[in-house]
Amino acid sequence: MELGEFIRGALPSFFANTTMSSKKSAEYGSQDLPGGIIETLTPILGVQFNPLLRLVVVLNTMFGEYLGLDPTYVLVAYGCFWAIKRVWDFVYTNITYICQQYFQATVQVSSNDDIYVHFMKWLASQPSMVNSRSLTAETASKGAWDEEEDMDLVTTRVSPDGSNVYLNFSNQEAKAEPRFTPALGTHGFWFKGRYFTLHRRQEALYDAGAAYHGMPTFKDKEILVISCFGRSPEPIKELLRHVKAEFYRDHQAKTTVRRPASEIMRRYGSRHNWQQVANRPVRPMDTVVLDDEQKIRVLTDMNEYLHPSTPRWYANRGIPLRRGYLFHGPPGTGKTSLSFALAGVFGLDIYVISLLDPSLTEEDLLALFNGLPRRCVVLLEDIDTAGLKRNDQPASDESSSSSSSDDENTDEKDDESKEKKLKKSGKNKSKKNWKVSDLARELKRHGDSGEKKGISLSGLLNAIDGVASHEGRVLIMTTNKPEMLDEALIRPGRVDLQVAFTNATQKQARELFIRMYAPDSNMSSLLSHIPSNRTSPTKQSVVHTLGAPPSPPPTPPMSYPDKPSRIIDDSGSKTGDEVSSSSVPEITPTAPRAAKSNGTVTPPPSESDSPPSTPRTNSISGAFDDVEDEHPALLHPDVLARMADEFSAKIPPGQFSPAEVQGFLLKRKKTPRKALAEVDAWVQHMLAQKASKTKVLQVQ
Ligand SMILES: Nc1ncnc2c1ncn2[C@@H]1O[C@H](COP(=O)(O)OP(=O)(O)OP(=O)(O)O)[C@@H](O)[C@H]1O
Repeated sequence: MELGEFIRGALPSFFANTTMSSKKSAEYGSQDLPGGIIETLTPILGVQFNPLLRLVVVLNTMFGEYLGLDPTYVLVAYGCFWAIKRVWDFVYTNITYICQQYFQATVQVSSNDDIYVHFMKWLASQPSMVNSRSLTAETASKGAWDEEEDMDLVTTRVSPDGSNVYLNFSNQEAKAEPRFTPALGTHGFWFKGRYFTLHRRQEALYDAGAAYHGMPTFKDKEILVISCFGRSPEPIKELLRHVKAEFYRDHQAKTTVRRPASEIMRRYGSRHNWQQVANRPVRPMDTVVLDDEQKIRVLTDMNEYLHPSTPRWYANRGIPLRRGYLFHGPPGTGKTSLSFALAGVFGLDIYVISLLDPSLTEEDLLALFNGLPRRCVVLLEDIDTAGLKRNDQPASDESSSSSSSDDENTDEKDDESKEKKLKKSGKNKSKKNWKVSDLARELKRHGDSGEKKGISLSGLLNAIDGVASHEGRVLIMTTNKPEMLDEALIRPGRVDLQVAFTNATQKQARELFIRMYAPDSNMSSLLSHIPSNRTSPTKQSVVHTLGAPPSPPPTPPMSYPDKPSRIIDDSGSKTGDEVSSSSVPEITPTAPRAAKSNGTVTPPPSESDSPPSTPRTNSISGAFDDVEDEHPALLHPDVLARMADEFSAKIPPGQFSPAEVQGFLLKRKKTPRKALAEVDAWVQHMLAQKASKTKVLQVQ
């Protein structure tokens, strides 16, 4: 169909007259279309004398003949539409403005604020928003502790010999859904029966204070304008309260860990100073195996400090509102674990600062401390390694704290002695014979000298309790070598309570054993089943009143999918109680077994290595078959308690850190009898290895 016919068909009545007139015009010849606008204007415009206008007239006539109508009418119609639209835009803008001024409430949210993050997450979960026609897609990243929403994301692969099935996550990124949020512009949505509009806009701001390498820097800042009809902003406030509550709903059983953001991000200040690095499940306090007295002391002290009436009490007495703790002891004894458990008990976020971070200046440290929320735990780990020194002291540790001049002096001395040695050996090179490595060393020497950053002791003390320092936080410092710390750092007022951690006692070893093998649901009853581990009622009640967080949802007991299991008593005979099977597949690494068949690894014989009682299958459940007879979930509590006693008796007190004992058990996490059988050999090897100061483990 021709274009002209199409238009005539689409608008028959409108073009009826014009078609007629154009037919007439054809009769009159192409130069003078009667009634045509151009023709009417021809004498006025003086077309005869202007070649360009004549060309326009000719083209107009040609198109008119082709379309069968006068094109100037189309232009006039377009002009009318344009004018109407302008008028409409003007009216709409003014009506909107008047509505916004007098009939709408509005709240603005800046992207610098946490509410922005809360709101965007909420919007992304709203079906009406996700189905909007104008969206921004973002890659949604998941943390290690985020629930796996869809088991379909996890595929499995059969091992080459067909004996095992392994989980495979290679496709998970490809299968993960992007997150969709409303694009820049205006959107509408409903919340609790009320209509809201959201206007999302972006501004590029010149960031004068953040010139990077002399280059001017711009930063994008977004503004969300949330509006609703009515003169009260209450519905929007309610919406924002809801959004915030939703955001923190799944945070209740989690501890958020934050670290200083990158140097570039820190320049934007406020919430950009800190970045969330993890949101992990709360560590229950009872998973930290520590002397009960010590635990209760710290818990009670912190509870008192965090009480809402405490700030007034401190203010009335002119005491700065700060509390500091020093956790000291050998590596792997639970200092960090206790810090996390404390944060979990009180529902606080943890802010971890490493003083070894080379990009961290004293100003940064102050800004970081000032950017802390009202209540939180600040964790300064391994404070002894930070090389803190007084400004008037010579550096003790070259690697971490020596001044630039010290560096140069040392380097020069080194160079001199090297030169002497070279002269002696007759291998001294002339300057002309310098190699690239010499040049690199020189450059390093000069580069190091000028730009060495770092935190001095006074810088840290300023941040901790200087005039501008943040009040209300809980500071926890951990160290392996308390004797290396400056007295000023741990004086009362900076450190109010010291907690000593030691290598594992036999009681701790027993508790670690129980914790490793008790089914999750039975854990508390099993621990109280052992008389020597039972917490006294008074202590229990203290901890209870401290408001320990709800324990995370119980995970299903470890069981064998696809077939019922039975509890096994001490003698190994099965009782009649069946343990419900779980549909969630689990994998037990079976590499040692495969290796054993090759004759390469010969693990010590143990009663657990009984042959599989059921034929192997190409299913995930098949991977469990070889541990069926001693799966910890099936052990009777009395049996487990006796095994724990036996195990702890074999651990020499004070020789191994809880981390070492835990590491040993973890490698046998589903085979308690095997752990019991192998612990003697492990202890012997570990003692010998510690005596010889070797780092390479022969037995693990
Ligand atoms: N007292 C303990 N109770 C329970 N688990 C412990 C204990 N001590 C150590 N662990 C375990 O050992 C591992 C290391 O513990 P953690 O990081 O708390 O030790 P640390 O004292 O902070 O070590 P470092 O001084 O090297 O930082 C963790 O997996 C933790 O669960």
